[in-house]
Amino acid sequence: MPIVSPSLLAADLFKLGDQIKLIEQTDASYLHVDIMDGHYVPNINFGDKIVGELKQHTALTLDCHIMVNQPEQVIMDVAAAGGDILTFHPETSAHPYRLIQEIQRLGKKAGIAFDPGIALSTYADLLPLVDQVLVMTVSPGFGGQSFLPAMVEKVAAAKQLREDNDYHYDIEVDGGVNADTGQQCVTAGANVLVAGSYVFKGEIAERIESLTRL
Ligand SMILES: O=C(CO)[C@@H](O)[C@H](O)COP(=O)(O)O
Ligand SMILES: [Co+2]
Repeated sequence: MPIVSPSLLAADLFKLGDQIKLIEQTDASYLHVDIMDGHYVPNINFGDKIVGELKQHTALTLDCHIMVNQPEQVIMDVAAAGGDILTFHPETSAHPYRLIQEIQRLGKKAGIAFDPGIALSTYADLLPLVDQVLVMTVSPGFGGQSFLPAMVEKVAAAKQLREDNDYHYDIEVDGGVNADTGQQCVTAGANVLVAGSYVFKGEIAERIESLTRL
């Protein structure tokens, strides 16, 4: 069963507590928290404060997607606040190798995210280390965009590389994921599905179930 990670970017912030309670009654086990700085991506939202609040109120795994330039301090703050998985875009860090090691030294899972325009081979030397590879299926920055079908091949390539080299990462997809596009990603090898608009702009439990049964 794929892991479903509902993206809070699409949640109704005035009903966040109730929406999280609904998610807790489903088979979704992650919550996806997008952290954006208005520089690496044009949008600004969320930070370590919301991660700390979430940690106090839910046992769901906090799957933090860090879209900020020079992410070292933000990542340390989000980890201290209770983030469980810290995924960043390697091009934002001067020393991504060291950053992965530092995240893991804290007992957290480290992930790297691939923008649609960046090949897996660009960060080939990071792949043996990481716990999660996030294949962006839209350009990062906004929810509600259309899935990029060309990224399905990248998911398949990430799976192949993992098999050929005995790597251990999960393969997560993020952007425009619904039951149809999610099926394509699972077939190609993804085992973590991030979904924002699809989950929150419909009946939450039903939408999640349609993804967990893929
Ligand atoms: O990281 C991002 C966007 O940059 C995502 O996590 C979005 O929040 C996904 O939203 P949908 O495409 O599922 O609406
Ligand atoms: Co995200």
